[in-house]
Amino acid sequence: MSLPQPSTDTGRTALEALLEKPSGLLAAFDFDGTLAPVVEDPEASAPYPGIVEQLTDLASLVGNVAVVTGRPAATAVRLGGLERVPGITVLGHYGAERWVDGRLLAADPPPGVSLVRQELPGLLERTGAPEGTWIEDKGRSLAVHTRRAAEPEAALAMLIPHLSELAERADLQLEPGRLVMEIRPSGVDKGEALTALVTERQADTVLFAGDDLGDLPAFEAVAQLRERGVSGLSVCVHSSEVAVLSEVTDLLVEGPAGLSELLGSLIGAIRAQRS
Ligand SMILES: O=P(O)(O)OC[C@H]1O[C@H](O[C@H]2O[C@H](CO)[C@@H](O)[C@H](O)[C@H]2O)[C@H](O)[C@@H](O)[C@@H]1O
Repeated sequence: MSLPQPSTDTGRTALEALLEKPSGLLAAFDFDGTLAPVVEDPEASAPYPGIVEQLTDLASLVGNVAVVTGRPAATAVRLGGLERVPGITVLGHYGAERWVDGRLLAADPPPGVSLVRQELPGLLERTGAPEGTWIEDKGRSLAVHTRRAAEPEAALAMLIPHLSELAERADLQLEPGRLVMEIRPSGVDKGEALTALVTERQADTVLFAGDDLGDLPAFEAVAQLRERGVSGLSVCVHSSEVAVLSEVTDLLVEGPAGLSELLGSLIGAIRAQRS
């Protein structure tokens, strides 16, 4: 299988750099929509068939493999069976949590999260949120999902001003996603989380793949890291739900299936380079 070529010079440079020195690569992936196809029920989310085995192969060939997700780290590990990937680092809640080797490091959530937990059900009732709208309590944050509503985009648009007002009162921030709006603590995002990990692991090349608006800071971090001499390859895992990412990334693949194809050819190319 031939290796897809990035559409940018910077992406092509990064691909050459990672093939030349795989041990210097930190490869990081978003979870939902990237490693796992989007489904109606977040608890039913599962990795694309074979992709965790590919992460395992990759982990034996490159410096570092990581997952950077808006999910609690332990949830991503459980749903993804990520403990099967030797040495993987899972950064949860946009970087507020870190899971390595079965150990979870997480700070306590700020008090505003309890206020949101108390007020959110009443808010949905008062504002007439359509049937199918529901709350995912992630412990450190709460997310309002509308994928199951008859008109999911309209339901979300109607709720945004009300959620925004509550987030402000609770001293928290809104995080938009695919038919979801999360109220979460500020102070960290996937870009800062990725930059810190690249720095800590002294990676000289970084690959980040993501599908959603919450991944934008990580794509921006890849661009900024280039200015510090770290080659970067950003991969848009495309869906019809999020259009903007293809404009700021080096390589586009179609959904988790496309990412799996890319990983297969990347693993093949690294192995071929070694032999
Ligand atoms: O950072 P991620 O790993 O991409 O997590 C982002 C959000 O993913 C989940 O919601 C999304 O996936 C669900 C399951 O496929 C889908 O039903 C939902 O519509 C999507 O928005 C998760 O439930 C959220 O908490 C995460 O923030």
